[in-house]
Amino acid sequence: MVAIKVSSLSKTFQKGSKALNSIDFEIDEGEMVALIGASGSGKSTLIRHISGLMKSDVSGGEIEVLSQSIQINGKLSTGVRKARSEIGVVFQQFNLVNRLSVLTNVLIGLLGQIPTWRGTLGYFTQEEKGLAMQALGRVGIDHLHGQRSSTLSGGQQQRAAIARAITQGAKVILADEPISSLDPASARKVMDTLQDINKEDGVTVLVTLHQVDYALKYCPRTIAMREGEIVYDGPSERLTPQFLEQLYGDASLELLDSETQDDLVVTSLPEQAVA
Ligand SMILES: Nc1ncnc2c1ncn2[C@@H]1O[C@H](COP(=O)(O)OP(=O)(O)OP(=O)(O)O)[C@@H](O)[C@H]1O
Repeated sequence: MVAIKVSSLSKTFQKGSKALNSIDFEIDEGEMVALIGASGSGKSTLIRHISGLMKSDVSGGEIEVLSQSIQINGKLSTGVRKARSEIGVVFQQFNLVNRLSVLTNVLIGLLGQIPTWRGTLGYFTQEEKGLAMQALGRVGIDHLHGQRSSTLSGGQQQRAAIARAITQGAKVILADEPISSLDPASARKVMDTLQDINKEDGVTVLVTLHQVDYALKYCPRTIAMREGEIVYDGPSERLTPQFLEQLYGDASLELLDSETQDDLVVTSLPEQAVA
């Protein structure tokens, strides 16, 4: 079954800049796909459209998630609330309500499924709390359940956001630059967690990444964007530094980690220049 279907999606912001230009792709259930591109290429805009947080141009195409319509030609579909209940979104930051405990933040994943009065009063059953604790255990931070969210490190906050998506029962996770402000060790933990949920539970993951090395390590498929268009959609392993240079020119350096950049500079210098 197709998990995410994007057809002829276009978005023009007010000053006339086209952030998305007739984007088409499909992602099957159970895939883990990287979305890469230099800054400003349209990755976040695309994620916001798929999650129904932003509307496309009028006659700007169509998006379906798990065969449920999210939006058509700039109008959110009537079933978008139900469709959203199956989509977990993890942002780069501002994922959690700082003044609430980690456990309560994770329980927020249930808000779409319980009566409004219970959500408003913050009344959750023991069974629901058990589910949330299990999810926190899954991402390795159950010992932090009672802490205020503001006290967590960046990587722990991302893992709490993933636990919220697990508790929500999300079948699709959209993660928008979940590791871009993290040190390498924390970034690996977050990516390991996403990979675990993808492999063990079959959850479809679309993750935007700034650097291609994480795409190579974790995602069999990469969609690469440039100036609002898809310039590559295929196996991540084909994204060698040389191929990235063909796709992006000088901007490709932004997508490579510093070690790979150094290698490239050395190998591309004339012999006599490498004294
Ligand atoms: N709310 C907005 N109003 C006007 N222009 C916007 C808005 N949001 C994004 N844009 C523009 O749309 C284009 C795509 O932006 P977007 O944030 O999607 O890129 P990105 O690939 O996610 O970049 P980054 O990696 O830096 O987050 C950019 O030119 C940006 O300036």
